[in-house]
Amino acid sequence: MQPVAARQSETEPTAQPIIRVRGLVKRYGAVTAVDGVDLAVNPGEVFGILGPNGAGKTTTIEMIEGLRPPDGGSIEVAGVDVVHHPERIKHRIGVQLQKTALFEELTVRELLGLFATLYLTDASRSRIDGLLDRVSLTEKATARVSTLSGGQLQRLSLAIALVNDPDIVFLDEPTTGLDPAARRNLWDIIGSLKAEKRTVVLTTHYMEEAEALCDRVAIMDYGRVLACDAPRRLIAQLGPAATIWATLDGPALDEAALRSLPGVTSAQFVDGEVELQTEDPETALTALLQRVRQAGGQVERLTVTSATLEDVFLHYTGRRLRE
Ligand SMILES: Nc1ncnc2c1ncn2[C@@H]1O[C@H](COP(=O)(O)OP(=O)(O)OP(=O)(O)O)[C@@H](O)[C@H]1O
Repeated sequence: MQPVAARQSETEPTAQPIIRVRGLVKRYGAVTAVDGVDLAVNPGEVFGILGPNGAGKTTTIEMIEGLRPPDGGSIEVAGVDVVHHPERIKHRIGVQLQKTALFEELTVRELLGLFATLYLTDASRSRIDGLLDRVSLTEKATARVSTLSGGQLQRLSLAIALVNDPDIVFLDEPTTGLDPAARRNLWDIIGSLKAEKRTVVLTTHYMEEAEALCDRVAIMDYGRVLACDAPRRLIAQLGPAATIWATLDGPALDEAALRSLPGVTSAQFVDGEVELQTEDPETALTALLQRVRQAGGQVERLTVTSATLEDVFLHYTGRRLRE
């Protein structure tokens, strides 16, 4: 399937954007990592940049943060021209880098205090303890950074991103490598940032994370934004698409027979299970049950799942996001 051009009108937010990026370009030698990106982020929204490894998410977010100079385009954050004055935005933003090198021999409280001092912000014990509390690290305040788990390290780097009380928080793949419980924990903290009306920009390659957290997502691939909208609107644009999973008992049906069923757009066997794609789940389901019965078999197990952002990604790129 050919990628479909982004529907530009839907990338336009309603409020005055707090971040406005136009025609952003970044090249590394022969590689164009970011290839003409336009984005607009509303104040107070959680905005996701969703895409596979190498899509250009980190490069894009780091240019918006003023950490990497672009080769072309304009970036405005909270009224500041970040391309020409990256230093002017530092006090307004909090940045959680993808790979933060932390001083492992310091304790958790010492490290937070150090960053607070670097920002010339309030480094009092009560403030640092408040930050520790909000990322659930109070019990680890005196532990050395080197002893923290992956989830605890991610929460500590988030606390560091919040040390200057920023209006805009950038999180680069905040939950990569975390187990489900640690991921949920981080989702809750991100939810609390939104409740405080901070703007959050995050990158992720987890579609369920984008669906759960983000008011709007930009889907990126090969350095371009392919679509940008609220997750449910992107999904709704696909129509009533669904996937039917069935385990059949009895005489085998081949893929061609399944593919010819009314309402079915594609059919395959995956580990002995039938996977049908459909734009019309009701028709496809009825046809499947009839066909199996006619053949003298029966359906043992049946699951119908509606479209997700994964299907949106597949629609725009012809590929699956999952690695
Ligand atoms: N400093 C660099 N020097 C050379 N090439 C780079 C550099 N940083 C990124 N790239 C290349 O630019 C492209 C986009 O990389 P980027 O890290 O922005 O993608 P990403 O979507 O954030 O991926 P990931 O999820 O793996 O971090 C990739 O092809 C990458 O190899």
